[in-house]
Amino acid sequence: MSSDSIIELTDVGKTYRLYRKPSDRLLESLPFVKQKSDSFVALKPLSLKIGKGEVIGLLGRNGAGKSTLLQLICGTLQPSSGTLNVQGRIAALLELGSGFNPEFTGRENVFLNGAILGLGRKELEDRFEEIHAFSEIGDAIDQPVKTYSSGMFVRLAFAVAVCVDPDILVIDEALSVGDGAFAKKSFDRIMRLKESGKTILFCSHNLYQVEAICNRAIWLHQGEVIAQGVPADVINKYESYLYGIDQGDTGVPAPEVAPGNDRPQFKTVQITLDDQPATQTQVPVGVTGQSCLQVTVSWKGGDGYPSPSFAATLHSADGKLIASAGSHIDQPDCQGQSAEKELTLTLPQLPLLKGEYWVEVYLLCEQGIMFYDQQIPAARFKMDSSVCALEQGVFHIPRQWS
Ligand SMILES: Nc1ncnc2c1ncn2[C@@H]1O[C@H](COP(=O)(O)OP(=O)(O)OP(=O)(O)O)[C@@H](O)[C@H]1O
Repeated sequence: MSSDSIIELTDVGKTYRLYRKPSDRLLESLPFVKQKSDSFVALKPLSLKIGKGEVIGLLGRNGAGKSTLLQLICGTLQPSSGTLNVQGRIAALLELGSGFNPEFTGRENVFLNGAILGLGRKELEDRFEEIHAFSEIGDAIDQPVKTYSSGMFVRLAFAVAVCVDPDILVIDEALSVGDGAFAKKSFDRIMRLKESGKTILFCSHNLYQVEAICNRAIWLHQGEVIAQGVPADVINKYESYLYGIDQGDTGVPAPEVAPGNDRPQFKTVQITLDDQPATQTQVPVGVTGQSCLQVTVSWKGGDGYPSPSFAATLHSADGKLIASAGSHIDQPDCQGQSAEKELTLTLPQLPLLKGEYWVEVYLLCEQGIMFYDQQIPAARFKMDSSVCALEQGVFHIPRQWS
């Protein structure tokens, strides 16, 4: 697992066996009996790296494989192929009430769930009041959860998930349940977790929510990633596809990820600010508007492919894309000529105002459409707040007064 990833999937896929009758399952297990099942691919083999602090939104129509992917990451579903590596405490809101025992009271379920998440009794006792208050279910906390309404169920499950200080929070459509006030409170809590650097995976049909919360969106269709990247871009493509369906277009979208195992992949990504290395965990100090940002990438594979293009994007702390540079746009002289499979992008100045920023890097096809590889985020940095301390906004505009 690379040091910047908290979740790493390598060729993870899920195929279900479908039996016409329950007895076929038994029959099939006997030697010399012909296969009695059909297979259904819910998720095609997928490789994905998710960095610490990333907020990922999954998009896709019903049955696209969103829940399957989330369940595989949470470990509630076993993959049929590939390997999966998840680091840290993962709190999940998957199906309604999953992880709750219906016979137990809300209070008992809080302790049961907390223990499953790895919290000790004392830790849970300390957090119980916060969980109870957040859930707003009052005295019902001492009633068996089988008597709860679906709204109460979600509120308690949500309260446990966000109050146990998870490293990774996985939410499957939970925000759409519950009344307006609770949904708003949940949203605020998720934003707080996001600000504190937690990794969040979020699946929703509400595209506005995905754009507001996430800094990467992944569009799944029939178990395959069609597009991923900056939420606004992916949502745009997804909406065009939905619009096409409304207009009678039944075509299946073509995945943007190039097929084949030998597609170009990053070999090294080196980012420096004034020659100080910057990574997701190593944050350079004393970065000012005069600082020089340099990104050098090298890649491997891709023999037989046209020389790939390389792009870097700059994001503010709230995930907004504020600037980008791509070799497919700038067409530098060195593009396509390097036998070394290496490119360096230099930003000689960073006219940014105080705050935290991050850099994402992408390896794309020569037209900048298909994604081959990416690192999100590849580096973080903080602008020195003593410079332009009173100026508001994201970047410094050169100006003249008279
Ligand atoms: N246990 C199962 N056995 C067989 N097929 C299954 C099983 N669970 C899910 N599937 C199928 O896998 C596909 C992906 O399902 P999944 O629940 O991941 O989709 P989704 O994108 O989350 O959809 P939704 O938005 O409706 O929740 C669907 O076609 C579904 O019918």
